[in-house]
Amino acid sequence: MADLTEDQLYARLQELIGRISDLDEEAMTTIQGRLDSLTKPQGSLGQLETLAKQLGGIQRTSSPKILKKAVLLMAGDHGVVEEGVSAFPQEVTPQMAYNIMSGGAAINVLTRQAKADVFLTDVGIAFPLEGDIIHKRVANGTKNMAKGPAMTRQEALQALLVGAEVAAEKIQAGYNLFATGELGIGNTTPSSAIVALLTNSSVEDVVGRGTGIDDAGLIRKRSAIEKAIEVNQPDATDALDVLTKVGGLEIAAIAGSILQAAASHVPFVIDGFISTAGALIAAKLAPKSTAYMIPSHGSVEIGHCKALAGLGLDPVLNLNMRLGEGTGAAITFYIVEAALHILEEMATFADAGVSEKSN
Ligand SMILES: Cc1cc2ncn([C@H]3O[C@H](COP(=O)(O)O)[C@@H](O)[C@H]3O)c2cc1C
Ligand SMILES: O=C(O)c1cccnc1
Repeated sequence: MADLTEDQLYARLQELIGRISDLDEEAMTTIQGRLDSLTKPQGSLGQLETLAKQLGGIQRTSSPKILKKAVLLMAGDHGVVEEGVSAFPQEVTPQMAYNIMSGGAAINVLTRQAKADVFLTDVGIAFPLEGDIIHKRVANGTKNMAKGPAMTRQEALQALLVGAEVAAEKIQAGYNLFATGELGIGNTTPSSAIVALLTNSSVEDVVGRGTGIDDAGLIRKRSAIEKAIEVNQPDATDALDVLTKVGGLEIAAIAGSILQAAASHVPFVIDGFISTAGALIAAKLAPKSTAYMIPSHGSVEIGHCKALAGLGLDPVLNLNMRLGEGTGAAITFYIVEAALHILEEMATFADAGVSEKSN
């Protein structure tokens, strides 16, 4: 991919977007009929019913199945950390990457429990790592967006296509339910910029404390984002421009992986704040891709509700989480599977001899 020109990369992205179709209405109508015949008041299983229908619409069948599940965890570093926007130093990105490789991070625990896999991809950690990590490095992290564009348009396109490539490889290997995941010290800062621009919100309304910065840090973080917007003048109507100027490599890869999954009729559970910023990029590039997104939890990070609202997603869990890595999405795998068990295993009124609603 490194040998492709910007125009060729852009053409690949457009070709991918062109392959995303609407959900299968017929499958969803059949599933609605089945849900309404089950021994419960109509609609009483709420979002479980919505999910069952969505999965059928995505897989284009009235009996959707989950075969293998994975968190596609994208990692990258951020030049904007030099503005003092995170409570932790940049070396935590590679340190946590090694922790994930050896199975000790929160996401490892939660995916083991959910019987899912984690695939960690280096999209642009500040320096190369060794070990069980998918090597797809686009750059040694982004540049400081408070001083100029975070990356070039070429790099943004490459990172989008890295995400698409990883998703395509895993779909080929039989995975048919994904969750987003991310790692990158400083990445709530570009995410806040993306959410502010793409949801037309004020910077103040979407900037939170990330890993736990203090009041002075919060002021620095807001100011870095305001400077980045002032210096780069991103065009809020052009998601690729926003991504290039104030985004992140792992955020781009998240967006690209969602686009590939949507083109292949595979659903994607969306994790917390950073992941939702990536999903917003995907949604702006390809509005049809939102139908393939499954919300997970509401993050404590204050901008998350604006980001979710921008996608029209309603979170299914509220656990006061604010970690990222894909942790909230991995827990949501249970809910997705629960929805399919309901659809498959519940008795109908007729089967069970239960009287239907009388008026
Ligand atoms: C030990 C540790 C593990 C993490 N796992 C995810 N994050 C999360 O926090 C970071 C974003 O927050 P900020 O923008 O404030 O730096 C990202 O790495 C994100 O994945 C972590 C952060 C830390 C410190
Ligand atoms: O909501 C998230 O994903 C999040 C919030 C703070 C820090 N890292 C991740």
